[in-house]
Amino acid sequence: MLWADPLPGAADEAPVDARCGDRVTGVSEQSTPAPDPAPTAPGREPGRPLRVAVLGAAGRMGATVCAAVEGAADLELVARLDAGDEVAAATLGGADVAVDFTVPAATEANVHALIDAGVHAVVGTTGWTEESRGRVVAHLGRAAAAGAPGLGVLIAPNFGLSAVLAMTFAAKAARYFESAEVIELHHPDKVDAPSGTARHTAAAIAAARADAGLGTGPDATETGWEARGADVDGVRVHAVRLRGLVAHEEILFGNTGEQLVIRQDSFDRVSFMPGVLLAVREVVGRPGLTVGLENVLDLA
Ligand SMILES: NC(=O)C1=CN([C@@H]2O[C@H](COP(=O)(O)OP(=O)(O)OC[C@H]3O[C@@H](n4cnc5c(N)ncnc54)[C@H](OP(=O)(O)O)[C@@H]3O)[C@@H](O)[C@H]2O)C=CC1
Ligand SMILES: O=C(O)C1=N[C@H](C(=O)O)C[C@H](O)C1
Repeated sequence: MLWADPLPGAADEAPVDARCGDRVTGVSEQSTPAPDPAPTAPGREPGRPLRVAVLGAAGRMGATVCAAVEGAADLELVARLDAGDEVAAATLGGADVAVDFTVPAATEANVHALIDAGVHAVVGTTGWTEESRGRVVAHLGRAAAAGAPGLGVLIAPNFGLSAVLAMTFAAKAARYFESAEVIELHHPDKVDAPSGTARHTAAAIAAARADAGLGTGPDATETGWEARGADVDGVRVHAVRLRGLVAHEEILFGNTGEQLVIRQDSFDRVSFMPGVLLAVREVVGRPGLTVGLENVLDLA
């Protein structure tokens, strides 16, 4: 399995993310060989590029994904959709896979529309719950029963390798410490808190602690609960919003006399692109719902 696409080498003029003015680097492969094409996509002739549509294409992530797809020799960008555009076979440009980086209020409806259109989905947008994921599983089941087998939906709260590894390490460490708290730090234009990554991290910590017979960590707080962060399955999560940041997470574990800190930093949205492209190539061979890139990376 290929993690990152080969680095560009020949990309003198990197594309610009129109929304934030950042240079988009490390996502082109114009001068390098293409990775093997993904093996299966319903109706796809062998050897042709995977056709990709991007939902939220004018946004910070969507624009970066468009540049990454355009720079990948085995992928073809066939549609850029944004707010106000209908998501349907007629607007998706014959896409095999659609990538959704929109807003929590829109993402579930987008995924149902993609299933109806027979298009695989890779989703980075936050806001998913057990209930909304359950509705997607049920819809995929109905689509398969109606003769559209093999459709895949991959939802990942974070496509950055450092974040996926940090979440994996945190889940492994969780059972060995009395206390665990999560701090997520983001750019101030983010609309949701706590981050999807922090929720996923805290839920995994809580599950590992429960498996080990541990309850919530010690906490003598009697007043000022609002200063103790959000409660995600009994794990406290703190959200910082600061100009200059992109996406960062710190997971703190404590025992008497010792501390473990796991920290990851995405300094640039380019850090999410290898994971997004990997998901695009993998989802066509993964029917059903997959939650978390750790499953594709065999880290689960
Ligand atoms: N999984 C991961 O690795 C990552 C996930 N994210 C998540 O991705 C999401 C997007 O983040 P970001 O790019 O920073 O946000 P932006 O606000 O920059 O982009 C969202 C885009 O989606 C558009 N949009 C809104 N509604 C719809 C709709 N119904 N259909 C299509 N497009 C729509 C918005 O348009 P308008 O502005 O006009 O409303 C905007 O252009 C967030 O949930 C964020 O948390 C972000 C980074 C990494
Ligand atoms: O909004 C963002 O920027 C990010 N959102 C995702 C989240 O909420 O976890 C992923 C990453 O943290 C960046």
